[in-house]
Amino acid sequence: MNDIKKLKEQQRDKHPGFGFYLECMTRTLFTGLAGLCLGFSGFYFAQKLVQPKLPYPKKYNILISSIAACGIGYKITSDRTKACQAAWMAAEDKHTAVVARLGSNIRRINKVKGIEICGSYTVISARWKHTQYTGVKGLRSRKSFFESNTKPTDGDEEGAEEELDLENSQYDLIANTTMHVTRQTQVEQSVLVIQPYIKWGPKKSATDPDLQLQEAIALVNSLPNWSVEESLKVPLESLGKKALFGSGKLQELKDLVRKIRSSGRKLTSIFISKGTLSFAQKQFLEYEFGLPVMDRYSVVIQILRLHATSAEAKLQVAMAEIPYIWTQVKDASVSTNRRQGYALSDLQKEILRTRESKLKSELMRVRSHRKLLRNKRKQKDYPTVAVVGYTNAGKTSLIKALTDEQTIQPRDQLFATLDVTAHAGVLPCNLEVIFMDTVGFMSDIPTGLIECFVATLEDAMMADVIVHVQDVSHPNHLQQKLHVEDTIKSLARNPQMEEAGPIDSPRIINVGNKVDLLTSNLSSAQFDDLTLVSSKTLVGINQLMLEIEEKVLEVTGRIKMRFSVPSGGEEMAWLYKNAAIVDVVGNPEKTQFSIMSAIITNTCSKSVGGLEADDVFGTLKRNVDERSIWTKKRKTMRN
Ligand SMILES: Nc1nc2c(ncn2[C@@H]2O[C@H](COP(=O)(O)OP(=O)(O)OP(=O)(O)O)[C@@H](O)[C@H]2O)c(=O)[nH]1
Ligand SMILES: [Mg+2]
Repeated sequence: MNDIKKLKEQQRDKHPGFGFYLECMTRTLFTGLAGLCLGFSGFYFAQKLVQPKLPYPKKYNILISSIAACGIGYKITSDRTKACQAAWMAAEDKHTAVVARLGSNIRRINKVKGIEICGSYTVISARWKHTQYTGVKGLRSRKSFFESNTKPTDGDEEGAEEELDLENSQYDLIANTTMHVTRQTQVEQSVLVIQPYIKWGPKKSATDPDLQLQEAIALVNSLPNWSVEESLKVPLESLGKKALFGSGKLQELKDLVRKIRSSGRKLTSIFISKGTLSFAQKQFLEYEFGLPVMDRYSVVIQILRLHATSAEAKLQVAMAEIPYIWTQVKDASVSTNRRQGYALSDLQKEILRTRESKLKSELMRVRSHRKLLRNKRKQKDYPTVAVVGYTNAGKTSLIKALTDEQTIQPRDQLFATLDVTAHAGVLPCNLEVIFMDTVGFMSDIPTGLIECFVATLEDAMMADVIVHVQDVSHPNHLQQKLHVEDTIKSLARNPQMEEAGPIDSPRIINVGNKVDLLTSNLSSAQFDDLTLVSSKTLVGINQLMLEIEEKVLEVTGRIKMRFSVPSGGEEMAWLYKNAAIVDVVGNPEKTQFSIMSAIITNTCSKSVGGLEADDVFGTLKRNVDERSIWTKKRKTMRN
């Protein structure tokens, strides 16, 4: 057993699919054996039942059952073995042996999804057929600043170091067919956006349907070459109906589609802005409209694919796709109508399983790599400040304002940032801190999607201080705020986040961004619990800096102290090395001495206080001019 484990470990890098192949073959062996036993007993008892009608005597029953059972066992084992081998080869990414077997599926899917349904559909399907996205090939190994001895460099990315290749055309075919997504963003899409909403009852959303529709339109507009041809909201009594819409509403929508087309406008797909549509809903609606139907999950995946540039982000997006595909496949397998060809063959399922296990182990590796970096960072004792918030709230812009880092380029797009990136900053007391930019949250996105970002979000959740940025100029500001708070809470409950500890208010600073866009008649009293800033005009940034400083010192147990030390002496050198120096002035009473104000950790301060006086500390103790705990600055210092 141990030897097999060792062998898997040895082969993991060279042959990523090997471990999976062994598991697959074990399953095959047991399935074959089960087929043999069931086949034998089935045939045996079947013969017993119809014995009088059989043309041969009873003594041949065992022989015939054995032959039939062997045949069944052989067929199952050989089919599954081939599937395991093909899946392994697919995982190796260089083999194409599976293509021949997949061919029939490819043809079947394209036939059903394209030619049989309608003209414009065919064009899209044909393009999908040729889609191949580039995956993560060419990932460069980057040395993080946390590993180097130098001080933090700006905007360095904390990425996995291993070369990883996610290219797999067989997988692409499955994903593109199930999710209607493609890497070929040059393909133009004219979309009809439909925002369903519940009119009344407990399931009614707290967000105004007009705002929901606006967000859906913004999602489509986040994609290059995608445009909204027409948009509308549709009131419903429930979102769970198989057809989603009632017959009257459906007819209205079909008429609208027909009208758009007959007026010569192009329509290539329909986006129904609901978290996920069930397979049955999608299948039914695609048939009725004769157009591909997408839900929020698949549109968001499309955006994430486009915006994922680092290897980690690509890995996480790749992982986020899998649960969606499985749900659709599961739905499809219980559906009585397989007309549209979502049901996957055994081989395709194996490909999916192989990819899933490969991604899981890669993400595990990313997590342990990040843990290593975190520990190194802890050793260096840089306090960390994570900036979280709803997508497009201005997280990246705020970090730019706080760090004055000119290379940061905020973009007016949803999910522009997908990586947790670290940026060096300096607090007013000269203490160096690390600001972490994070992926934004959005409502009505299945939690499964966000959970795939746990590997990197973990870093943010473990930060010393969490800055929650809110776009106060947004009409849906309150709901966005609540959504982010709920997401943070649910992330904190995730067993993978155990290390992060409670994410409670003492660690959180609530910031209201984009005040420059507030109309003057809006009373700022409604934002009483927020520190108001504009990352664009820099209003309020100094005040926020002071608040961050106060919180960082409080949470990390640092204090500000003043020392009178010999100018140029070893005590001065020690302080420079071990503390953040706020300022140094000459001591007016002792000409050879300087007064140094420094931020030091609580443990260090105890040493300085004489509890563990060694040579340096002893000298320092004698020279302590004044020991003052950092006095809290007033919140009223808003500018
Ligand atoms: N007027 C104004 N615009 C702002 C302010 N802060 C950010 N923006 C704009 O808002 C848009 C989004 O800003 P980002 O900083 O990219 O937002 P984000 O939260 O990082 O967005 P994601 O990474 O996509 O989740 C950009 O066009 C910014 O220029 C502000 O204080 N005032
Ligand atoms: Mg951003």
